[in-house]
Amino acid sequence: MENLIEIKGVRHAYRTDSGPLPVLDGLEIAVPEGGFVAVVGPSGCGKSTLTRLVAGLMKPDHGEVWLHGERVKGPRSTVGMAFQNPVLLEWRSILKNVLLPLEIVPSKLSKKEAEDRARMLLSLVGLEGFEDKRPSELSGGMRQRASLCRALIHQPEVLILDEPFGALDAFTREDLWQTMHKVKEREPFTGVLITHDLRESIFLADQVVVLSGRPAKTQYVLDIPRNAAPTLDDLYTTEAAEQLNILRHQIQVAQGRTTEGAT
Ligand SMILES: Nc1ncnc2c1ncn2[C@@H]1O[C@H](COP(=O)(O)OP(=O)(O)OP(=O)(O)O)[C@@H](O)[C@H]1O
Repeated sequence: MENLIEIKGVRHAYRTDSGPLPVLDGLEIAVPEGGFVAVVGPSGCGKSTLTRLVAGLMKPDHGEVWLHGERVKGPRSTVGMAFQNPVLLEWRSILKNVLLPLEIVPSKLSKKEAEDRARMLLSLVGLEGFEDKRPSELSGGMRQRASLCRALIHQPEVLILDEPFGALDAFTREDLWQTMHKVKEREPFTGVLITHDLRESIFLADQVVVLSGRPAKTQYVLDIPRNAAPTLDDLYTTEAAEQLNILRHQIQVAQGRTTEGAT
């Protein structure tokens, strides 16, 4: 299978008043077309920096980022992004918020097709009937669903999710995990999910990449065999417990709390 995203030997340091701050140091990540990779690692190790590199919002000092066989040199319209804080525009309806990217990035869709697509996506995530509401009329989880639709409206090849469920309560978060599986089935994309939640990583991704502490390198990669239709019960199996134990241990290694089993 072709790798849609390839991050090869990426190193990067931010220039700060107190000198260079090395953030990434030898990052290697490959995501096949249709794959879904979760990136976990200690706080501040460089996970969001990695998403900015994939989206072409910044260039690495060394190394290469490739998307679909092309080297990333600037922002790409084929990348959709959703963040922890959905930042919806209060003066626009939910439908108009979802349609916003199409006003910025040219699209082949007619106005009617775009609106039909936005309505289809909103219905897919359970927001049918809320198209004309304002963001403040929706709960946090509903706003995050709308933000997901906005990220998907232009049929991105790559969907980057930077802790999108981090601010939600546990039940809403689990609901959204299930919604994500539904969305991926109907609207296939290649995904990169940044998360601090190991259960979330094994429930959503087919590969979990553990980054080391800053400056981050790829420390460990765990493949997650996928069920066709995952349910939350899958998180309570022996297999899931084993996967979580491995990841928990690797995070401890990344945090420097143990060296045992480091790769
Ligand atoms: N534009 C910038 N200029 C200088 N330093 C920055 C910049 N952006 C991020 N940093 C620093 O780089 C490091 C990595 O930041 P980044 O946001 O990529 O980490 P993260 O792993 O996503 O963090 P967290 O887990 O806390 O969300 C942090 O120490 C951060 O303070």
